[in-house]
Amino acid sequence: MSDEYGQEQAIRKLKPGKLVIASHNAGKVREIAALLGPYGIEPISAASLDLPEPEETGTTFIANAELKAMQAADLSGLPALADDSGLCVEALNGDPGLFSARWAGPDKDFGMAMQKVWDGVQAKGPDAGHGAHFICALSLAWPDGHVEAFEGRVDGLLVWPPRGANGFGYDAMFQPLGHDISFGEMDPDAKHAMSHRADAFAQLVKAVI
Ligand SMILES: O=c1nc[nH]c2c1ncn2[C@H]1C[C@H](O)[C@@H](COP(=O)(O)OP(=O)(O)OP(=O)(O)O)O1
Ligand SMILES: [Mg+2]
Repeated sequence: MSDEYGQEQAIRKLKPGKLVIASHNAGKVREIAALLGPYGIEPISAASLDLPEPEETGTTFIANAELKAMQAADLSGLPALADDSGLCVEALNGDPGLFSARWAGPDKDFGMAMQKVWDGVQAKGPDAGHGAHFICALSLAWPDGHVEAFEGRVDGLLVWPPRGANGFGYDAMFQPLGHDISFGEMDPDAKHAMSHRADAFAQLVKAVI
């Protein structure tokens, strides 16, 4: 069956043109716009369209990415890409995980959230490891409800105190494996070459671009 884009449903491709970035996080919007740069796709932020920020009621990263993408596609009438991501700390049984944004509170205070993560690991005692990973689920939704999802991951270690002012969220306390600087100290291009978001994005490009 062909859709309005003239593509088969199962391999529907994203055509050059407008794509809503269904995120209210400026750091993510910046990274996704950079990743889309080479593909002739014009990113439009959810904020610029005044789209509401939906409640993230899903119990997985993919479920939350899908609900954000589907709402934005439905309301805008354009394809929409959403990202649901988080920091999973081994010593904290995967927390803050799905709740990574919520740990920063209504003021989005990631200094406080990073302190809470570090205090939580310290409370586990001197033998607690510092292993952690970021997960990024990307969901691409069309106005007719067609949706696809991709999940990426990057492994690393927590570092303390936080280092570097690049990036956003928990970047300053996360050092990817095989590197001796944090995401907060890294050039954006270097982060884009190895991050959980880059991993998910590479899968998306392979499938739909
Ligand atoms: O590369 C990253 N570097 C550092 N921190 C990160 C990263 N990726 C996700 N994170 C943390 C912070 C973010 O706030 C939370 C995701 O929560 P999440 O609900 O997916 O995003 P959000 O509420 O900030 O924006 P929105 O839902 O509008 O896309 O995980
Ligand atoms: Mg969110």
